[in-house]
Amino acid sequence: MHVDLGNVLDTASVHGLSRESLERLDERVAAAHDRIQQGRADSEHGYEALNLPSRTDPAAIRDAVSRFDDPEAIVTVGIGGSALGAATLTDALDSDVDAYYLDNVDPEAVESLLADLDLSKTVVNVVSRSGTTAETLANFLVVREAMADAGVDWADRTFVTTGEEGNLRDLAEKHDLPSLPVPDGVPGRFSVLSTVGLAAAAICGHDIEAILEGAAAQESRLSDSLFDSPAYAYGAVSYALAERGMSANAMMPYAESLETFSEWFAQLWAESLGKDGLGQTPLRALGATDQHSQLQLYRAGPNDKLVTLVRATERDDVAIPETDLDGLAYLGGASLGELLDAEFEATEASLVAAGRPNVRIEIDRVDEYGLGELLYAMEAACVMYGELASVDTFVQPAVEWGKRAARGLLGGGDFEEADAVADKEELVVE
Ligand SMILES: O=P(O)(O)OC[C@H]1O[C@H](O)[C@H](O)[C@@H](O)[C@@H]1O
Repeated sequence: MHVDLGNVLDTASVHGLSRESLERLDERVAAAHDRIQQGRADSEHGYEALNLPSRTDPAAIRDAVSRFDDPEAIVTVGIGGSALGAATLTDALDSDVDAYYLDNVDPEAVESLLADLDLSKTVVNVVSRSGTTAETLANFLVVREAMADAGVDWADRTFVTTGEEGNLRDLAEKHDLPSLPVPDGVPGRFSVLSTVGLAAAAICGHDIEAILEGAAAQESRLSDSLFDSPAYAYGAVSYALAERGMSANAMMPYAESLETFSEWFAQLWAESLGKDGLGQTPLRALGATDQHSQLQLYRAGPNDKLVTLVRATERDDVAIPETDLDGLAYLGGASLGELLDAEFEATEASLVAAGRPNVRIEIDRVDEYGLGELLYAMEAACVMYGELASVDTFVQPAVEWGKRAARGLLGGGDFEEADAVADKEELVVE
């Protein structure tokens, strides 16, 4: 994996960085790296996530899910960091097992998924670090009842990943469900390389060892200079550009298989860095599709966005058939992959021509190893950004506020946040 910073330099973008400013930034990266290493050595909350490549035991995960032989489908019931990491992996990789995610409580969507599945051949993977998240527990109760109604022994087909305490742990113990613990000190959005993200991938038959190897390769590249670490290069430059007005970051992979990766990235970036009035708003885009929609804004709207273009340099390809149609002959003999690459490079150039900063991230392939590299690097980038911005990267008090308010509204406790909902001002236009 590598990161190309050429188009964030002041020679390519209006608010870009000079080589001298990059050198100055690098001095701050060295200090931040020391802090990160200290946090990792002390297993401090959050920093511990960067130790996962060596801490996670893939054999234990395989062992825990081995009782589910030959499922047709897996439904992961979780939300936020308890769903997006697993979804990023299983959506990116091919498998004979269909992977679905119940990460919302939209009744129509839940009903429609349950109606389509053969529940007797489905594994249910319930994931919640806290074991108390209302959406996850509610969805699980619905799924459990649907299984019972279909005559399926739900306890035989359910797998749980949760903390040592909480409603879900109690349930797992009561029904003797197979379970895995969530790792200590690792917030949900940083947990893809643990039991939380890897159990679903293992059930789908993916090579979880290779995911961890890819992550370990990026871990070994963390160093006191951004010029030696793709992860730190990306994190530090994103921070520096945010300081120069790039308040948004459009994550734009040129691979359909990485579409969910952008969602995962959005949670990581938003929940970790959106604090104290600071942060960089993640936008989700997909190349080449969004070249024909959002790119207009990125190139000609406010100059407040970093565009991050991600691609794999190797992939399967499809030849474009020859044609004698007027004006289309140039396509014949080329391939869809060549066209996608041309679009990728054209987008970079078009952004530079308008003075807009962009970063290129390349992995070799969208496979287990490449995903491990990419996910770990983005996590380390986020931690570096958080250090440089001096925010508390590993907490999410703003999200917790809404959780408490919703719980209070449902009668799940006395939460003052719920009172604020009743105070809503109305100005209705009909
Ligand atoms: O894993 P859980 O405890 O169910 O939490 C699921 C999600 O809940 C909240 O929304 C947090 O802000 C997320 O970071 C977390 O991933």
